[in-house]
Amino acid sequence: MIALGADHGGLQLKEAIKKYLENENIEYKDFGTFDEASVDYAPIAAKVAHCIINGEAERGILCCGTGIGMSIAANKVKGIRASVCSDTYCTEMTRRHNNANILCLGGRVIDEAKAVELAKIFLHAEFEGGRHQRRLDEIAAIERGEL
Ligand SMILES: O=C(CO)[C@H](O)[C@H](O)[C@H](O)COP(=O)(O)O
Repeated sequence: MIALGADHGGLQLKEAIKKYLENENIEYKDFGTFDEASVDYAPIAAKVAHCIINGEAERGILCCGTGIGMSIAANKVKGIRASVCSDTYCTEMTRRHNNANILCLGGRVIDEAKAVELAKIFLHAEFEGGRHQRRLDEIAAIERGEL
């Protein structure tokens, strides 16, 4: 299952990604927002992040104006690796090397077609493990206050 969330700045990207997921019969849960009214991104990022950490969702996609606010908020949740991406290379690498569990996109940065293209890559690329797992273990050590 894929957890989705957006503020008003990312609403249109979220809706485009939802259509893609529906066409592909990929299950998702939409944590809002559902209209263009201004809304704060942090509570939505928290809901998506917790949905992943509690095992309900495998991965998440968060959209705001730039993707940055969503990523800062989501990365406050222990175990979340949220990456802001706007190109195909970084999106693939953040799965293969960082095992990112949330992709953050900016509705004022990329268009809907690019968002769907990046979502597709994010959902299909796999973590390579090996030396990258050691680096993720070090990030987890930072979370535990050991580094
Ligand atoms: O947090 C952000 C920027 O890093 C997001 O892009 C928000 O969507 C943006 O700040 C919202 O801005 P607005 O002027 O309140 O529409």
